[in-house]
Amino acid sequence: MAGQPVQKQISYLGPEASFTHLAAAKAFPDSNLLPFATIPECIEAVAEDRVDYAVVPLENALEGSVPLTVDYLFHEAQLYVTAEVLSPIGMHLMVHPDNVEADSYEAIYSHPHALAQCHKFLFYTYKNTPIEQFGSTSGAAKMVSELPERNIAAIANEFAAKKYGLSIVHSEIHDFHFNHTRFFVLSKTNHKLKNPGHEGQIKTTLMISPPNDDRSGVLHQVLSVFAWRQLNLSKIESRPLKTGLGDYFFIVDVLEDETATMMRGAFEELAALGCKVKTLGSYYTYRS
Ligand SMILES: O=C(O)C(=O)C[C@]1(C(=O)O)C=C[C@@H](O)C=C1
Repeated sequence: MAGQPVQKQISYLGPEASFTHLAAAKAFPDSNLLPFATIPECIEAVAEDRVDYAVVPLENALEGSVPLTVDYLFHEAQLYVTAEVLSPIGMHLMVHPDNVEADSYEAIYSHPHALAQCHKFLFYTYKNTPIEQFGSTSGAAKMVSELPERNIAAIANEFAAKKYGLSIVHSEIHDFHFNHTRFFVLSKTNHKLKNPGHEGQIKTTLMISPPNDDRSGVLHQVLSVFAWRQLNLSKIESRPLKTGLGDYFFIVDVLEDETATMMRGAFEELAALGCKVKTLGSYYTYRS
């Protein structure tokens, strides 16, 4: 309609009430949120201009990186991080109301990351129950709601319990209290999403491939590039380059804007060392 602002389209790992959906709703309260079945499909949707932004999980405080997201961003896509959303994560075991009295289940379903975050609980409380991986926590909850005749359970968040009419039988079952997940808001263009009043610390994510000449001390040299410029790193992690055993790239989060003079100097020095650098851009954090 003439004069109406065009609503942004946002892809997220669905169905509704996944943790990624909650993160997307936090960053885009007034946009059109579109569920996709997998993380690569969310990323492809933004790469192919079918949506404006994709919201994808990147890293969990208990389980570490989500390899699918990291590897897809390095190997497959040329996208930028425009914001990150940091969300507290609470895991609950839920069943169909018909099965609320059962004290054992045919199987427990959830996303692999969610299952891993509840490993101790599952080991001690449901040792003999089959544990089955599912595409997302909310997908598992939805399936449980659709199959009351099967005595199965899901691990998901309380919004999923409400959305799919399930009863929570064990709450807060993640193994460690401090459970948070970082989500990236991806776009095809390199810009920062404005987050008025909550901008806080700027961060830049880089993916660095060292020269492949097996030179000794190369990681030390890479780290020195940042150290002597007093560029603070909040994360460094290696992932396989997929070119051979022992070949890695490094994901580095730097607490500085990529346009800062010191950062530009760092890029030049990394190039002089023979490193390839892929920048994912600079961004601020939303907290939910
Ligand atoms: O399954 C979901 O609800 C998701 O949004 C995925 C995901 C993940 O990939 O880590 C997101 C946050 C939680 O850490 C568990 C699962």
